[in-house]
Amino acid sequence: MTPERPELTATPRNKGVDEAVAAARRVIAALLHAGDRSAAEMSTMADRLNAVADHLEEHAPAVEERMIDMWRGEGVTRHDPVTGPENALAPPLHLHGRQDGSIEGVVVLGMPYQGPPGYVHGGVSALLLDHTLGVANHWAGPSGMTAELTLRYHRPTPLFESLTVTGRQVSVDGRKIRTVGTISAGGEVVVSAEGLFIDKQLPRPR
Ligand SMILES: CCCCCCCC/C=C\CCCCCCCC(=O)SCCNC(=O)CCNC(=O)[C@H](O)C(C)(C)COP(=O)(O)OP(=O)(O)OC[C@H]1O[C@@H](n2cnc3c(N)ncnc32)[C@H](O)[C@@H]1OP(=O)(O)O
Repeated sequence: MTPERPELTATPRNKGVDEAVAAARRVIAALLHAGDRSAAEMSTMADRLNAVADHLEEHAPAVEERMIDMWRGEGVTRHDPVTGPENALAPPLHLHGRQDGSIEGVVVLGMPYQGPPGYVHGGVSALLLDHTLGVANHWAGPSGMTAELTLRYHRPTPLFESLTVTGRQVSVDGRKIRTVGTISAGGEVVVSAEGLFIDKQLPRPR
C-alpha cells in the first residue's frame, strides 16, 4: 500500500556528505549575513575554507566516475540544485506525493535566494517550480524535458517565511506533457507556473 505522503526526494541524512553539505549551506548564509561589516577576519576565513576545498578535491573520485554514481538508483534525487541533500546550492525543498496525484513541499528561503529587498529572486522561484513540475511528472507517469515554462508572479515572495510549492500534471498528449504548479505564502498563491514538457530522456552516464 502506498504511504499517505510518499517521499519523492531523497530522505535527508544527518551524517556523511549530507552533514557536510548542511554545514556548507550554513557557511554560505553566514558569509552573506556577515558581509564586509563583520568583525570576522575574512582572509583567515578564506584560507580555512580553501583548506577544506583542497582536502575535498584531493579525496574526490574522477568526475566521470562521480557522474555515473550520481545518476545511479536513488542518486538522481540527491544532487539536484532544488532538493538535493548533496548539493549545497539546494535550499533544500523536500517533496511529497499527495493522494490526488499532485506533489507538495515546504521550504523557507534565506538571504542567499534574495532578489528584491526581503523577497525571493524571480529566477529562484522559476528554478523551484521547474524542478517541482519535473518531479510531479515523474510521480504522475510520463516525464520529460522542459520545453516551455511560463511564470506569473502575482505577489512578491517573502524570504524567511514558510513557502508551499506544488506541482500537478494536467495532460499528456503524445510526447507533450502539460504541468502546472504554484508557490504559496500565508495561504496565498504568490507565483504560478505552466510548463510544457516533451517526453525525452537523455542517456545516463554509465
Ligand atoms: C514513482 C515516482 C517517484 C518520483 C521520484 C522523483 C524522481 C525525480 C527525478 C528527477 C526529477 C528531475 C526533475 C528535473 C526537472 C528539471 C527539468 C529541466 O530542467 S530539463 C532541462 C531544460 N530543458 C532543456 O534543456 C530542453 C532543451 N530542448 C530539447 O532538448 C528539445 O528541444 C526538446 C526535447 C524539448 C524537444 O526536442 P525533440 O527533438 O525531442 O522533439 P521535437 O520533434 O522538436 O518536438 C516534439 C513535439 O514537441 C513540440 N515542441 C517542442 N518544443 C516545443 C516548444 N518549446 N514549444 C511548443 N512545442 C514544442 C514540437 O513542435 C513537436 O510537436 P509535434 O509532435 O510536431 O506536434
